[in-house]
Amino acid sequence: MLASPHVSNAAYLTHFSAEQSCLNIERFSLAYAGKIALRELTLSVPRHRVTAFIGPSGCGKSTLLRAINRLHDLNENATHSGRITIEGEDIYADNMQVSELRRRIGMVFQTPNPFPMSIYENVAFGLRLQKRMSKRKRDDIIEWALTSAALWDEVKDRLHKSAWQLSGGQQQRLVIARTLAVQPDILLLDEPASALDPISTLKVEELIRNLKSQLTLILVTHNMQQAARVSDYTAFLHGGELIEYGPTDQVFTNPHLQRTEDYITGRMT
Ligand SMILES: Nc1ncnc2c1ncn2[C@@H]1O[C@H](COP(=O)(O)OP(=O)(O)OP(=O)(O)O)[C@@H](O)[C@H]1O
Repeated sequence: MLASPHVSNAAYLTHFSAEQSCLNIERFSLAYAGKIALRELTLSVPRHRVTAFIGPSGCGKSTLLRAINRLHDLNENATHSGRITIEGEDIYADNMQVSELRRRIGMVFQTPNPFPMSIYENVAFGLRLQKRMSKRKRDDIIEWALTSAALWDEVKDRLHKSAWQLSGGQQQRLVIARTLAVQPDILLLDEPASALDPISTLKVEELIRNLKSQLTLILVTHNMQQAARVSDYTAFLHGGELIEYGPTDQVFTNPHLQRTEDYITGRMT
């Protein structure tokens, strides 16, 4: 059953209580070389749900996803204000370790990017960075991660073969397994299926729906049908602002605002 959201003062901006949400974005703004890309975004992301960020090209979806993972840290031109918290902890606080943050918040990109090593070593990669672990335990986690990513049956007999021998769709599921192995709380997916064929896309979508029992997912997609198929909540961004945020069914079938309807129905690109 979906969490029943509180409705904020604006009926078209769903708000979740602290107990329901694991990630809170509070009046967050980001500019590149002084040019605003995100403006005063306030948004709470519910735990164990799939939340889709949709909106026209350049509206700031990827910028927001990258901000949640602190991927702008090395970009001197990117400046921000406001707060993003995970389970109440400010992700930009001085005492936040970025490597630990990225373990807790995993990210998967548009193009599958397995490392040039075996299937096994790809999934073991993050585990090897952690404290000493027996081979038995590591093997168990690798099997669990590959099973969770719906890939185990396809690769269990060739774990020590190069990851680059896998198809694009399998590579993307491998990257998801690699991310899951370090047991993140949140998984950020930036157009994870846009480089895949239709069958691989459906597998990744099914995987996303299944994974929410284990963690919280945020999906950036240009594909309206995909957002409608896999997400529980949808946030519509435009011009760096959050325009409408609510249960996916409602945003897609009965949006509050004309701008949302125009985008959903393809009248705005
Ligand atoms: N590294 C960067 N340096 C300068 N400007 C950037 C940078 N990255 C993005 N921008 C600008 O910030 C704005 C938001 O871009 P962003 O990539 O977040 O949008 P998006 O909604 O993800 O777009 P798309 O759907 O096309 O991927 C755009 O105007 C873009 O040109």
